[in-house]
Amino acid sequence: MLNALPSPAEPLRIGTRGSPLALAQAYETRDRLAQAYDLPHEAFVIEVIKMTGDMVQDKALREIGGKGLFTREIEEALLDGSIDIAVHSMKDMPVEQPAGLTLDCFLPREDVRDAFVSRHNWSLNDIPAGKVLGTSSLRRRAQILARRPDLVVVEFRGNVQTRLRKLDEGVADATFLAMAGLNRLGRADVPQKPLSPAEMLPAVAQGAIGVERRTDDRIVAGLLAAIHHGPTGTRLAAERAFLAGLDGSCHTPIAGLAEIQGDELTLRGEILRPDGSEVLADQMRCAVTDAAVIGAEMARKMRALAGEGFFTLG
Ligand SMILES: NCc1[nH]cc(CCC(=O)O)c1CC(=O)O
Repeated sequence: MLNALPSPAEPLRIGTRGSPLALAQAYETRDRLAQAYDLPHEAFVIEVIKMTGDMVQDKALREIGGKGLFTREIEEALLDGSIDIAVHSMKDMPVEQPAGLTLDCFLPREDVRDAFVSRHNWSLNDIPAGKVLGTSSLRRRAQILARRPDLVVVEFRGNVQTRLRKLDEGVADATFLAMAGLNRLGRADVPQKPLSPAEMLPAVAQGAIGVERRTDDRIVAGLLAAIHHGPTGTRLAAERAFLAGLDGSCHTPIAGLAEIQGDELTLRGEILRPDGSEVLADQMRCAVTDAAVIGAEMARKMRALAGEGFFTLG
């Protein structure tokens, strides 16, 4: 544990997964901390933590543990003191953290939208019937089937680079990628058609980076306060309360996005049948101070509207 500001002699250890996107997020966190405290890069070390989710490539994620799978090893490293902070894509984070860990530092959010990426730079509207769309996301699968039931959806695992390669190889004709991932990886070269939230509501917390720490680590808590972005935290509070209230099982496709206008927050939420045959959508407004309350409220409304069958049937 650090006893003071990090330094080259006693650097802050930043834990991350090893994918190019995860590394980009860790570097962004390091750079923001270095700038906030006027520290050299040598005052930080990036520790890459191998994860079960990265090693098992031949199964659908939900078969081997779903949400939480990418975070378990990294959180163990945090708890056993081998790293000081852990950098995460908030989209992949469970709504609750293990005892002893706190997640209350969020960097300014990137573009929240999904992009449609296809071989001939088709759009979602003009891609011909029968073409194959690759995705491993239940939400994207359900959303695309709701809108284009004439497309074929196949399982498509792997990091952003792998999925782009599979497109080139013709394993699929199209896929969805988060704009945030493309931007953080500097992949403006990829032909991409961003979809507005009205066209395709993104995943809860899409585009947001969170920094986790040990709850009792006062030094690190103080350090992180300087890079925390309040509005992102408020938006995530609404979206994650919505997810938590739905008991976000990884089998129910869920989308949610909160946006802030002045003192007001607007939350949009959506749940879908996995085959896209039914979509329930809602929108609510509240004061920014009630972000978490409105998320829970929307989840309650939607559960009542959907009935239990919605969550158990395919
Ligand atoms: N599930 C993988 C994942 N987790 C976060 C991102 C993108 C970055 C973000 O949303 O913050 C991605 C890739 C993708 O969905 O294209």
